[in-house]
Amino acid sequence: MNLELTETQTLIRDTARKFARERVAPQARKFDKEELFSVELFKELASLGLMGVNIPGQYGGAEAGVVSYSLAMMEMAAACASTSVAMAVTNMCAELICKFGTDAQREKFVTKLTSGEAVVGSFALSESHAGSDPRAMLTTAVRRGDKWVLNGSKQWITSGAYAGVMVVWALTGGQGNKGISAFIVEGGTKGLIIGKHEDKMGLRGSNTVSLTFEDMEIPADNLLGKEGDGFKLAMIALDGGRIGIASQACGVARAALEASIRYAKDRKAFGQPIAEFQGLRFMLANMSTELQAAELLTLRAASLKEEGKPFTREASMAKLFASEMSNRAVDKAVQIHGGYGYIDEFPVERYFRDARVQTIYEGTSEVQRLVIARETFKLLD
Ligand SMILES: CC(C)(COP(=O)(O)OP(=O)(O)OC[C@H]1O[C@@H](n2cnc3c(N)ncnc32)[C@H](O)[C@@H]1OP(=O)(O)O)[C@@H](O)C(=O)NCCC(=O)NCCSC(=O)C1=CCCCC1
Repeated sequence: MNLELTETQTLIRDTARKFARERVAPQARKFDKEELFSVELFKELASLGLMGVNIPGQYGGAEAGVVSYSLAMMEMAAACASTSVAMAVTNMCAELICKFGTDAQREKFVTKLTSGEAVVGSFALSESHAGSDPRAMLTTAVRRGDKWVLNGSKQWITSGAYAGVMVVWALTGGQGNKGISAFIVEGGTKGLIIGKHEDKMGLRGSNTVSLTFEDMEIPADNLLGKEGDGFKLAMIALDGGRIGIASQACGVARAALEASIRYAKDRKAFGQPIAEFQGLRFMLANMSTELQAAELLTLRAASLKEEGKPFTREASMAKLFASEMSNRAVDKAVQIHGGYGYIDEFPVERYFRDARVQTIYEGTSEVQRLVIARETFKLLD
């Protein structure tokens, strides 16, 4: 892995950083407080190439690779984790359709995602009783003439109320991984019912809803990949998605560290800035060291993916370590801020709530350990 950034990677990181600091960060508190989703902001992100960082230019992407994507995610998450998760899912859906779609699907749907026409993308895999174990899903898709007819419900769907393009998984061949297929569904399709908006602990600027499909008809051409390949497609998408969430975790942890340093230099106790106390300096030293370890794991997984090498294990390692590190970092940030860390006057209270889901979504820490163990054992087979 090359530790020096290329010109393209530097450009994408700096573009994302500028936009995140100037346009996103000033609104992050409002997004959180008012549970606001800004359609306009996502269109602006698309205009900068950030909704398809690793997508070929032919389909409206920035064609800048996975490392650039990870760096852009870190910048966006440091400003607003809610914005970064919608950006992550859009990039994830665009990549999945780009990799497994037909030319016509790429032309139609990937371009909609990268251009902002779709506003954002959604990844509809989980169901109320099928989170860690997606094979247990119950949603069905039945072929009728030149249509697929979907029935069932999905839960915890990020950006579900706003997505112009979604990837939805359903059973086409009975229970189990070989019976699952993936479909492209457009927002506003008849029979698609947007359900309950979840009142979440964190990421409150991110829209999370349930989706119900009631005899929802989609064109037969909207099958993504081959019938029965859906489970594998989901696992492949999640391998890449986990690099996005690891990057998000690094971004939030960096924001928590920087806020803590600023506060510690300013706040005085016992006649001196609290930054002078060794107990506090040790906390900051640990946060800084762990953050760098997580960034390196994340960029290594991104770099392997970019080089077309196996990266399943490394993506899970990055997601596991970065999300747990991020939770330790935001916890320490609240501690360093004392009483001010527990109220919304300082942003660490929001970081604390936003980080919590990172060890849960896109595969819990326990699922990451299963994947890491499985892939590590394979190395010795
Ligand atoms: C790892 C896992 C816990 C267990 O897998 P099982 O044991 O059921 O599957 P197993 O027996 O290991 O395998 C089946 C087939 O599948 C292939 N394959 C597996 N991984 C991969 C892979 N990485 N690449 C390619 N193929 C893969 C495997 O080879 C096998 O194929 P075969 O039948 O032999 O032909 C898996 O279920 C998982 O991961 N859950 C977490 C879901 C989870 O993470 N949601 C998250 C929902 S989305 C979400 O949370 C979001 C949040 C924010 C926004 C976006 C979405």
